[in-house]
Amino acid sequence: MCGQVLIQSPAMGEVDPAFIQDPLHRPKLSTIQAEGIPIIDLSPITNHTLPNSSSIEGLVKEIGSACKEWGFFQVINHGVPLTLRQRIEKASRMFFAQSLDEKKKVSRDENSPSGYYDTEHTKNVRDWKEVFDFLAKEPTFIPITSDEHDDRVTHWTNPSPQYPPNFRDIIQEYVQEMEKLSYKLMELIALSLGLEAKRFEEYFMKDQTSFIRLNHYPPCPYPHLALGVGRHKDSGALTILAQDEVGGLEVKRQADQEWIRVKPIPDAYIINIGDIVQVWSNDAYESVEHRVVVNSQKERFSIPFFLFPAQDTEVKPLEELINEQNPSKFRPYKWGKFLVHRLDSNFKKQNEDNIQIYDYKIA
Ligand SMILES: O=C(O)CCC(=O)C(=O)O
Ligand SMILES: [Fe+2]
Repeated sequence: MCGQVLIQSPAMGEVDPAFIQDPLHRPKLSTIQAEGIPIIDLSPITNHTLPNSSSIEGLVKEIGSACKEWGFFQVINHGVPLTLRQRIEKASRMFFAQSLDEKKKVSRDENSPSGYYDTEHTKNVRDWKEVFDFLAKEPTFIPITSDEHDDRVTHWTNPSPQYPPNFRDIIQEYVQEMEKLSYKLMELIALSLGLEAKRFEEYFMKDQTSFIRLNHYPPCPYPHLALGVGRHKDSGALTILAQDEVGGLEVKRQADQEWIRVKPIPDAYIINIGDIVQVWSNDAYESVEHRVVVNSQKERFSIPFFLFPAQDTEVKPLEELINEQNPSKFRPYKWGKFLVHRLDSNFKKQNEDNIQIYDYKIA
């Protein structure tokens, strides 16, 4: 991937055009550090056996405003053990430090899309990164095709990397913590929308399609032209992201459409709501565009966990949140079909845009 590019073009200037962003989307390398993205202390729900209701109420309000104003926030005192985070971060560094041949032994393919790959394109421009994806549930049930009339379901499984030792165990342990945290956050989001705390449980409890991604962004000789991940919105319900101390994640500020850098805070998690929560909330909350800027000096690592519902979930605005004054803004869509459709286009660079929730928007 990026390594190959360096070998192919040791003289800067001869750059692989697949990585080059349209001038409109190239990053400014002098950045605005965000004061704005809220930092939310989750201790009212993590440190007490019997949470007191006024502190929960305050927390719910904070979450609600963060979802409305930013679509992004950071959480501290979240209850995920720091030692576990350190273990997965170390394992990720060890995995990516291997040769390309070793990493390719656990490459993803069209039948099992988890594993290693280095050719993701976001909006048809190649990302300057390599990733290792791992499903939260094994097996994960998924439609065979994106065809609406095809009811056949298949399943995906995870690869078994031999190195580093215990890689799978560490990832699985970490995924359990991510699931726990995401359920707590979904409860707070439900309460903030005036719903029952457990309103979203049914979409994840019996089955889900969530996965974790280990990201490695190598140093890039032309950070003003390429991006680690091009601008995009996350398509699931919620993302929980661990970023290292290097920084590079930028969020589109709703107020003025400026790109704002998200400041690395040790041991904090960055949370963003995805397209599904936008649809469930009938646009009360918006899934916000973000991207990753790379730099010429330092490599960067990050670990997002994508909370995705069961494949048979029909995604549509919740009954409780629509009425005559506020009618449904989206037509229903089947999550599994949407996911497979996305994946089909993921395997090839296409000239048209990916499927989006806007394709289901009621004008
Ligand atoms: O690496 C990051 O900071 C964010 C990555 C991201 O947005 C994604 O993988 O969807
Ligand atoms: Fe993302």
